[in-house]
Amino acid sequence: MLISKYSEPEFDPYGDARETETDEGWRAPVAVTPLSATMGLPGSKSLTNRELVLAALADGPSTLRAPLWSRDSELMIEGLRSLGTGFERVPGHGGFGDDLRVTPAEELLGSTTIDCGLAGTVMRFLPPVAALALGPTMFDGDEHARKRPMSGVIDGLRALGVDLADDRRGTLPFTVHGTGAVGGGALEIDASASSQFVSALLLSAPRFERGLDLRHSGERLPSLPHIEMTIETLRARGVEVTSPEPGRWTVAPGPIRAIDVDIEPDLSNAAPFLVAALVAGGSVTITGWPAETTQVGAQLAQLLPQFGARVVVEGDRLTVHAPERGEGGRRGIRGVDLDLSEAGELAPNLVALAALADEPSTITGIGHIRHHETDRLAALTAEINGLGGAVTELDDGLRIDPAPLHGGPWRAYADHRMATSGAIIGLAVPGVVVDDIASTGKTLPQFTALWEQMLA
Ligand SMILES: O=C(O)C1=C[C@@H](OP(=O)(O)O)[C@@H](O)[C@H](O)C1
Ligand SMILES: C=C(OP(=O)(O)O)C(=O)O
Repeated sequence: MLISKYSEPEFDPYGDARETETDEGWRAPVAVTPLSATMGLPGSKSLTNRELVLAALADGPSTLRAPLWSRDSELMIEGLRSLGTGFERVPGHGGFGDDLRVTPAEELLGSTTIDCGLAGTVMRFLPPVAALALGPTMFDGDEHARKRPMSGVIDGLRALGVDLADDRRGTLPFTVHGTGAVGGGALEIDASASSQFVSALLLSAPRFERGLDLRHSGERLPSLPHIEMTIETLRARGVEVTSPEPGRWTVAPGPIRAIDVDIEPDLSNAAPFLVAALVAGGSVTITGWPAETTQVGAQLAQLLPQFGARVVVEGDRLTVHAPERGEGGRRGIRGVDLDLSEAGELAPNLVALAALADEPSTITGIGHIRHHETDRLAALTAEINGLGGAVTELDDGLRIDPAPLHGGPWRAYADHRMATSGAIIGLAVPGVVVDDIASTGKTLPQFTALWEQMLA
């Protein structure tokens, strides 16, 4: 378990979870009354880790206001710090920790090792930065991180002339032998395994001598909103980015402007709380909901009504109201037929919800989530069926049939979204015990405290 040296003594990404975890695991609390909760959430992982990279490559110091403080963002900070970036915590106003002042290195320097943990954003976004640094940078991560695909970044950098040594061919660990400069230019990669391959190359591209003209060659491209987020964060810092046709992006070479940015709350981490309203009954309100955003979690406002919820947005508050309860205490959760190719990150929590529905569901377009923190299709099938469920694995998704569930162990596979999915089922099913609730520290160290707050 990593607590990085950057952590202030009072900051422990696993603190809340440790307090409620026993030897057997974390006993998921059952909801005994309908919910009536209003809550704020910490910053977005995807926005924080993009802004950290851009701030480190910018033409002057920038401040991130209300950034996420979690294992993934700490790993990003440590990685960039080891390449020479300066960081200073400054008092924040967001309620979930300090703001962060980022001072770019005068010259990025390699001769270091970067621990990627299990963070896709760190293992994909930092190798192009390391290529811009002078000296070798070794990348490694958790055991499962070594299974996550890296080919788009590794092959892409190689095709751009970067010297890279990957003994295991296409996965961590590997070493980027940076020379302090990348030529850039035209490049084709297959990003069907992860949109992060595209985002990684685009984020560093303004610093390539000729910028980048990137094409995706594979059949599918998952998680398109995350690429849109990358483009928007680049444009906000004055970088010229175009997408002349689907699957092609150009980035002009030039400075990345230093700007202070507000990090939005993490809308994907809103999912377990909003889903809880449908499971427990009542309503859950999330505050600070942005009017406009590139975060894929915003799609919850359209997705949850398909399960029967009523969603109301008033100013910056989004409220999910549970459906009317059916006969015999049935929750009234409807079955769905969803293509979640754009929003694979939301799939585990929505599958947990579907497992509590009155009708069958099919969720497809998510073959790529086999390459997330764990093989999420296999993990969800094993854990829900272990509690008596009836989930069938499809090539690129899951079919979920209604079945009465019983308590029992729920394995998280070190995956934060598997852990929160176990918590969702545990709201309705007594005796669900999550083995590694501390894995929520990847993006939401306050998960158990906020869950208790929601139930209080
Ligand atoms: O760029 C990002 O911040 C992310 C992109 C997506 O990755 P994939 O395209 O690999 O699904 C998403 O699932 C992940 O949680 C975060
Ligand atoms: C896939 C995810 O994370 P990562 O950024 O590690 O890819 C996720 O958070 O659901």
